[in-house]
Amino acid sequence: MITMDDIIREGHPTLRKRAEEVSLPASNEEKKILQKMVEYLIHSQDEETAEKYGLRPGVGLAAPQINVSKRMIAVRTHDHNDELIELGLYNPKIVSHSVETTYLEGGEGCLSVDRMVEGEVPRYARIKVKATTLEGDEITLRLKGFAAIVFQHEIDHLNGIMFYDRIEGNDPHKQSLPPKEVMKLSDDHG
Ligand SMILES: CC(C)(C)[C@H](NC(=O)Nc1cc(F)cc(F)c1)C(=O)N(CC(=O)NO)CC1CCCC1
Ligand SMILES: [Zn+2]
Repeated sequence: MITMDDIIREGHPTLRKRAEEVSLPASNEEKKILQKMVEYLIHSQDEETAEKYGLRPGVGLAAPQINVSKRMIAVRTHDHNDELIELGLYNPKIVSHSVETTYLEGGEGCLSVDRMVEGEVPRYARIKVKATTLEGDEITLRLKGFAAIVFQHEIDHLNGIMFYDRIEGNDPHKQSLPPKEVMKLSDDHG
């Protein structure tokens, strides 16, 4: 079974790679891994099992988080009608989304991040996702609310994106001058 020891943490290079498409039908090895990812979520959401094995209760898990750089995600949460969504998916793709955005009030966390990171993470309010299920069926999901956020968070992992990359003010490309350098510039102009 997957435990927290199998979940890699920020700083591990695999979390920053673009995961490879899974060529379908999936191999037995890939099926086994995806099944175990779904099982992690089930175990982690069972209080007794989570307690026994020290599992963080997860609502979603992406294969790169267990150091498997393949486009596979597992999700176990409830949709806006409070229906259970428990899925293992190959090659999930957001095929369309709302213009409106939403965010989790208290910000987001991550099974691969052992610290609190403040800030709102903007997500599309509604998304349409196409994927292939563990059982091999192609499906289309229309998601909103928390479930839409979970899917966006997991699909980001397949593209090497961490939730905090999306918190405004953290422009990963903007290099600010170290304070000393900035002081030096103003000295030069006297
Ligand atoms: C990292 C952790 C905090 C365990 C997070 N769980 C979570 O957000 N649970 C939750 C939140 C609610 F708002 C209401 C509720 F009922 C339960 C989670 O599983 N993930 C999965 C993950 O790290 N996948 O890579 C992070 C979530 C942040 C937003 C979506 C997924
Ligand atoms: Zn995560």
